[in-house]
Amino acid sequence: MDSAEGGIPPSGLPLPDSFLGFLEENGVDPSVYSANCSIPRYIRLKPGCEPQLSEIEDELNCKLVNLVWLPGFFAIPPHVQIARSDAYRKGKIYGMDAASGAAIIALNVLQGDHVLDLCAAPGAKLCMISDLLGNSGMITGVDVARQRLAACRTMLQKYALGERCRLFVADGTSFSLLPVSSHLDAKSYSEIPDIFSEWSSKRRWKDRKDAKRSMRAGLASPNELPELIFYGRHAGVIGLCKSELFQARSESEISVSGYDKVLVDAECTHDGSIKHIHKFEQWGWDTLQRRVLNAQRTDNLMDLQVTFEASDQWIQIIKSWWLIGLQHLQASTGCLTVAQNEDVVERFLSGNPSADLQDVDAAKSWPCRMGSIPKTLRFDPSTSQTSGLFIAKFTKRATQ
Ligand SMILES: C[S@@+](CC[C@H](N)C(=O)[O-])C[C@H]1O[C@@H](n2cnc3c(N)ncnc32)[C@H](O)[C@@H]1O
Repeated sequence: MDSAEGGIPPSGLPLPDSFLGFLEENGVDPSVYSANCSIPRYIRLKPGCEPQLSEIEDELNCKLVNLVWLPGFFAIPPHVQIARSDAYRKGKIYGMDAASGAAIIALNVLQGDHVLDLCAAPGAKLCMISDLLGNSGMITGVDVARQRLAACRTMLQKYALGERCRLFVADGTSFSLLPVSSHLDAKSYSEIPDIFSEWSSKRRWKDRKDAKRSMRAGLASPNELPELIFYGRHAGVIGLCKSELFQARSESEISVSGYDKVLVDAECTHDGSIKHIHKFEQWGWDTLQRRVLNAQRTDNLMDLQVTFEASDQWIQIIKSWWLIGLQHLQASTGCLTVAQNEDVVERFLSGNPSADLQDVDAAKSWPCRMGSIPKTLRFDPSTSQTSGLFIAKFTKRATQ
């Protein structure tokens, strides 16, 4: 383990000077890093599993403390591991931070909505949206990283939530496919080439070859056609031919058949996650320097440039919403810096005069505060007892 060369914030956790400097430059109070030990782990109960609560408590050997401000969420002690439990393996509980759950409630998903999740993997929020939609509406998940999106597909299947979902490996900055609906009988299309029949993990030879080629790339590029890696029976895909699914749409079509809600859970430095930052105690502070503070850092998984470039990605992704979303967009990041949050919001609003920020009504009872721009929300770990999160909800003003 490397020793930190820097100051000691109230947590007693030594943080390197470089990180303290980064926090100061970005207007983040280092005392937020003092909350780690007391921040609980959160789980969400799969709707319908409420009667099994005490059975799950027995298995995890701890009390599930109901979060009064967030229905369906429970706090458990931070040391409790859920991954090997039966309840987790059988899809009765999800590990999900309460602030992330709040971000989905803020989206205000309504029955029948067509929702687009532009940074979907690994998929905790997408699963929650699917649970909220139930047997109505549709959800389209997009992510630039193929392997992460494949993990999201596995998660959807584990929790039996894929029926109304499509997953595309694509760059969210250029994704422009609209929701589709077909009400066709899967069976009658199973023998017809080039028409989507029921999704199967068994691929035709040509599709396998194409997939192999894309696997090598790992990340989608903005100029590539989106790659459909999963669709459920009621996701509107069955019975369509490829050209229909990937068809470009006119502006007038978009204005009536765009997505009702769009979520952008943008890539960022993850400095809002106290647990994440504390891991660098073991990994070494020089790793933090390389992976969080260095603007040129590349994620070992995705080779994706983040830090300040992340803000540019985010703003490009919000612009996609402007093209294909109907009215509501909600953006969130798991970082606390002004550069990656309020500054991006300001840049977007100044370039799009008919965009407005919207109040999140449910937030009145949440343990969060307003960001430096009115109507934006910040979950500070030390006061909310959650991972750090920033939320901004935009709406398009109707044109006269
Ligand atoms: C914070 S994670 C999303 C977490 C996810 N919403 C969940 O609840 O599990 C950010 C995701 O954005 C994806 N991403 C980054 N840049 C992207 C882009 N240009 N287009 C689409 N996805 C992108 C990353 O691959 C990563 O999976």
